[in-house]
Amino acid sequence: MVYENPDGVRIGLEVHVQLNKLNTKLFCGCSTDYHNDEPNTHVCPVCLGLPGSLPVINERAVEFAIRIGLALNCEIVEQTQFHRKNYYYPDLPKGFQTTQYDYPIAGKGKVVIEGEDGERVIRITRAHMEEDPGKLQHIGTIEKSKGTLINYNRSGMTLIEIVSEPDMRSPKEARRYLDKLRSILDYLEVFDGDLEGAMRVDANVSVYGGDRAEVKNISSFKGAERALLYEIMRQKNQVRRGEKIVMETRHFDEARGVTISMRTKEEEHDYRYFPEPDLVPLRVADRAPAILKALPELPDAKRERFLQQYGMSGMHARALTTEIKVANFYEEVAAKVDPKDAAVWVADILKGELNYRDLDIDAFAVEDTVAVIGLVTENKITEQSGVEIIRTVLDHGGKPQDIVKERGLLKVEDDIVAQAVEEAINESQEAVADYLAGKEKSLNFIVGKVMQKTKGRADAREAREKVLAKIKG
Ligand SMILES: Nc1ncnc2c1ncn2[C@@H]1O[C@H](COP(=O)(O)OP(=O)(O)OP(=O)(O)O)[C@@H](O)[C@H]1O
Ligand SMILES: [Mg+2]
Ligand SMILES: [Mg+2]
Repeated sequence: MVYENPDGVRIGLEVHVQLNKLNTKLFCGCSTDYHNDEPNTHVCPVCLGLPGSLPVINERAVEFAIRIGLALNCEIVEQTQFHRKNYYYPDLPKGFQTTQYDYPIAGKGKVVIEGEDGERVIRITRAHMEEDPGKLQHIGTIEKSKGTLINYNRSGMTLIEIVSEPDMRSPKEARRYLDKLRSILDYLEVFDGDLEGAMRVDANVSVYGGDRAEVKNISSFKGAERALLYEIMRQKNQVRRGEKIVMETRHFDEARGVTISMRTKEEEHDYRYFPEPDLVPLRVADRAPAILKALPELPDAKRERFLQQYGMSGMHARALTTEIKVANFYEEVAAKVDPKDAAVWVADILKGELNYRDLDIDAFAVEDTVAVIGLVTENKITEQSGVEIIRTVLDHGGKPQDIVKERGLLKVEDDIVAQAVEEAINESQEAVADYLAGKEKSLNFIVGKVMQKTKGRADAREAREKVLAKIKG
């Protein structure tokens, strides 16, 4: 099935990733650990942009940027250079943002997503480094604010802006792309995506080959998807009314779920870009090979390996490799029990219970997972009891073994023997026929099977009686 894209939707995303795992900001020594602190307590003359202060590049930030570029299959530029992007806005008291322009650290690359009709390549235009501005806090809503507060703790944090080509054809594909980026970035350990403002999206969208509108600064993936849905509908209605779509910058009102025009789109020449005279160009391509060698196994590669190594389904492989934490958890479990059982229990059951409670994988222990799977596969408890144990641990704590005792979940011995008898008879139709035809010895074969299945826990005479009763039944 080919996706037709009837409205000619094109979506290109600019994703700002804040490298909050670095210890210090991009051009100064201020700590990045400001998220729980008072406003304007992590600042210095450099990140406040006071006259006379001079930036010094954070070497680790450059390394992280190269790591991200390589993970997105980008070419790393020979020599990178910072530029000044000039504009006036109170979140940036210097009057310009130190960013990159024609020599971004990472050039063309690609990311593969699960598109509307199968795998789809989304081209990356570039990934560049820049400083985060301060954060404005509007009192009330942005259009009707009585006043605005500014917090410069964020100012000067390292951002990587990842720009895609307009290769996505629906809000769903945009969402998949964002999820994929998040997954890759988590694998790289360059940021903590759960911290506020760790990933912010500017969503560009056009229909029927018209001009694009850009919805700026969306703080959640869900928000991006909703903003795009709204924006596509708005643009289609506008075209239907015979109006032209103008290139403009819009704001997404999360509460109302609508986009609002802010200004017509500024153009490149408005910014008066020029090379940052306070920072020398950096040779970076030389550093790429060593960083490439040290890259971790990334989601696509891990998914492929899970498929091969553990013989699981494609769906399980995807579910188990999206989050690096889940992948590691799975492999620890799979080392101790049958990997196929582990895939079913972790991907289908445990993840379902965790999602339902909005918890992540840290909320459950590897050893408890191993214990539950063991109890079920050794036929000591039913699958339903296994699920019940997981739910109990998540909701009230405790250990699987104790819960089994407290709730009397162990299958009664009788049930186990009865089940073994049933199975043994089903698997030995020939022996049953022989016995009924008068070959008494065939009974031993069936009873032997029962003993084998119950690992000797059944009483042989009792087993014999049960088999007989069933056959003659
Ligand atoms: N016709 C189009 N429809 C949808 N998206 C488009 C279209 N043309 C370009 N885009 C997307 O718009 C984005 C442009 O981002 P880029 O950072 O290059 O420039 P910008 O938005 O002008 O600059 P700024 O960083 O100041 O916002 C890219 O993601 C690109 O794919
Ligand atoms: Mg941009
Ligand atoms: Mg933009």
